[in-house]
Amino acid sequence: METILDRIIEQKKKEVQLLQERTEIIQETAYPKRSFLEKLQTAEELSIIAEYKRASPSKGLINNGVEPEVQAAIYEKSGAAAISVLTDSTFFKGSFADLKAVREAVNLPILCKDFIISPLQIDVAAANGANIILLIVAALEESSLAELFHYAKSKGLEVLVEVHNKNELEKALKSGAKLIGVNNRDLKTFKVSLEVTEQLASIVKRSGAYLISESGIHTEQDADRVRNAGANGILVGEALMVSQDIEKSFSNLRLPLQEGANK
Ligand SMILES: O=C(O)c1ccccc1NCC(=O)[C@H](O)[C@H](O)COP(=O)(O)O
Repeated sequence: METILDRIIEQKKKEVQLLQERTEIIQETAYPKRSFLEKLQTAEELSIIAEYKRASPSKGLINNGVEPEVQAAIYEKSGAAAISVLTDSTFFKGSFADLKAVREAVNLPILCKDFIISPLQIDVAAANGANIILLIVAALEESSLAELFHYAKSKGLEVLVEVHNKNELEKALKSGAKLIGVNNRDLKTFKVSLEVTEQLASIVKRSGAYLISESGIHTEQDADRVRNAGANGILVGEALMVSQDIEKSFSNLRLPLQEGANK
């Protein structure tokens, strides 16, 4: 059965083909480096990667009424450690213009949240101000994962490698990833379960990589649960995009890290 990820990757192949025909649109801009990994090393609390997310396949329209630079500035003021911007347009209504607007509005590391299958997309992410890119193990052959990982690093970017299960996690660690995102959302059923983070956390921690728990985190109890499993950070989209009081939402999620979580 075709999954949403299969559909997204089919669309990305078309976009990459167009990019190959129009590489002149990629304008190299020298944005200074902002390191999320360095922040994690000295963090005393659960690091929040706050996401700008207009819409999604699982929820449809979430919030298309707030400008990216405005939302990002509130995230920064409220204590975000980094900001994630969904740049896919077909399924998430995002864009690289959103990424650039956020990069220029705040001083935090910026994650380009897209479905990367080609080095050209990494060039576009860097040219629009990304500091971190996402590589999704479920979307890539092992050889492509390694190639894209090294290409991103050679451009001075950090890489969040996303996994959904133990098999994917083993591939991620083999690639040399130091930043692992465990996605709690099943991309076949859209069911979200924080148990996914709990099941994989000990393997991530033993490897010495930092653990980011992604998706389905709404409340202090959710943050507490993944923090107790060993997460160094959380990636939160919908809960912040629909929040009526973003500062309050942050204060609920900003929990002290467990002793030794980033050693
Ligand atoms: O969010 C979706 O519906 C989705 C569907 C298919 C592939 C990826 C998807 N989301 C991307 C993400 O990983 C989330 O935006 C991110 O982890 C934040 O999740 P949430 O806090 O649940 O909005």
